[in-house]
Amino acid sequence: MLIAKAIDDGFLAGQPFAGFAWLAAMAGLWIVSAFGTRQVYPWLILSVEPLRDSMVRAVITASLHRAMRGERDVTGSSVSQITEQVEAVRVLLSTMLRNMRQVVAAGLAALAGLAVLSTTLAAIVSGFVVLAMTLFVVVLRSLFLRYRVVVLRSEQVGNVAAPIVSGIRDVATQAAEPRAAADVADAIEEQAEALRGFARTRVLRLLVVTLGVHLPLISLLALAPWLLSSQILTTGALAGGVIYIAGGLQSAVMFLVNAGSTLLVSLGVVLDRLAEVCADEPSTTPARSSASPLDGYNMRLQRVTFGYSQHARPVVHDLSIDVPEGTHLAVVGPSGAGKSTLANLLAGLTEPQHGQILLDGGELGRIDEQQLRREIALIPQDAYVFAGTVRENLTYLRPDATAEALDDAVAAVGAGETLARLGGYEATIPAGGEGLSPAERQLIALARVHLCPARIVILDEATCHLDPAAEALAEHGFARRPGTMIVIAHRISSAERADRILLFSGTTPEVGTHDELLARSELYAELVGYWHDEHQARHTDEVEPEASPHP
Ligand SMILES: Nc1ncnc2c1ncn2[C@@H]1O[C@H](COP(=O)(O)OP(=O)(O)OP(=O)(O)O)[C@@H](O)[C@H]1O
Repeated sequence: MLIAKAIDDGFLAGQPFAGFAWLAAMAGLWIVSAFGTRQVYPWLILSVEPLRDSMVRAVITASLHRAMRGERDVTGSSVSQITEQVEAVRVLLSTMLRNMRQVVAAGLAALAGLAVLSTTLAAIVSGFVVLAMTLFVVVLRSLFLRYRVVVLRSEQVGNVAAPIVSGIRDVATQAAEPRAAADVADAIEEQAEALRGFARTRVLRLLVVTLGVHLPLISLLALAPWLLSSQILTTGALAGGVIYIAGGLQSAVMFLVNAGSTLLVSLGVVLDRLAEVCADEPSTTPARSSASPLDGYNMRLQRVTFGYSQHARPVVHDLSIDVPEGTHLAVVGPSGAGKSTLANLLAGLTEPQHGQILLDGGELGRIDEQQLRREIALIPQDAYVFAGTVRENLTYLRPDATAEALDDAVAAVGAGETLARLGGYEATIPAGGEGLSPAERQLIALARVHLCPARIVILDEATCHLDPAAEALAEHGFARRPGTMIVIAHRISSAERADRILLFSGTTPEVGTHDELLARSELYAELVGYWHDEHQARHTDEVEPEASPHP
């Protein structure tokens, strides 16, 4: 409008100073607009950054809850991909907020300016814009669906590739690279197909631009001789109209269409995906009671049944067993029998579907969560070592441990050499325990739990990376520690060291000493026979057989 004024009332009217004055007014408005834009940044930081932090927190919390429930699709790679998507949301949102206001304002100003120049012109152009926006909404919906498939397929690529990367040695020793590569290639091809589908649909955005910008502009130019001759528009108004359409309106429509088909669609899909991931099933567990000290640590399983879904065959079926305080119990059974599942149930990480697990006469599920974690410690096969000093790692569960208690715990599990190699208690362990062997990680985790106040310790193949002598040393260290020890046995020697053995095959559990079970259980004799055969076979390597054979 200011340009039209500059031309009509200024330069064409022979008043160049008035023309320049209108142009100066326009420059003034730009300066005001630049100042407004500057004010937007602090506001952006204040709104977008906390949003990102809360989304990352929500994703990690929901993933941890799902992992604790034993859901299999929660892998490190899937969680990291989803947190990357949060990062994408942050970038997308700030880009949208930064540009949206400016461009939408420019578009609306263009339409308002056109209306001031000529209502007929504004009505025609608005008609085209409305048609273009209607088409755009339809295109957006289809883009959203296609991009959702792209995101799911890329998560799938990560899920397929991650186990291959972590098991790369196994892949290499079996010369299975072509097979592993084919698995990833299939996932990548599916992702590529999804991307092609998305790209095909994105082409439709050109139609929207043509309808919203090019057609009004062409119409205006084609009708220009008639509009001027019939004095519907002046020359200045025509120039202003062209500038409004080719400038403000075009940039607004192009931004909406381009940003919408990328930023808006990504934002919608990513938020939708985050909502799915963060949708945590409401807990069916009754509220845990407040912490009250336990008098004793006798455990009792009463007709416990658990399966990974309501319809799947239960992994633990109608299991009843007493584990009195101070017991050293070994759990043995064929691979896949459900020993780790049982360990999770005993640690209160998983709730039984039927039956009860009692600790000190009260239901495990009703004990305050924090208290439960203090009373029962479980060390899984894959020990977790976090970034920090060795001391911080060891005293994590007992920050007030004395120097003497710390030394005792390290000596008890045989972690002295590892401690020396790492450079003592103040040595730093990098994130993810990089540079530590699996056995060293296990020793750190064992010493940490040995030091902690828990009265019930569950070792779920927690010594599987140690050699038999180191394993025996660690288990003896735990046996001397007051309290109950439950060992999911990795080697037959672990079972032989226990007071009692639970032979666990899901449906027909039996309890006894090594000799008792050997005498009365065919399955146990078979397992022991298998372990001994294995032992003979590996004798030359001086490696003991493992206690989870595939029968
Ligand atoms: N998160 C899960 N979702 C579904 N099924 C599972 C899950 N975890 C384990 N299972 C299944 O439950 C059964 C018991 O598994 P579990 O790991 O408890 O056995 P295990 O005796 O510890 O085996 P292993 O000795 O090989 O470690 C197996 O059939 C396994 O496939």
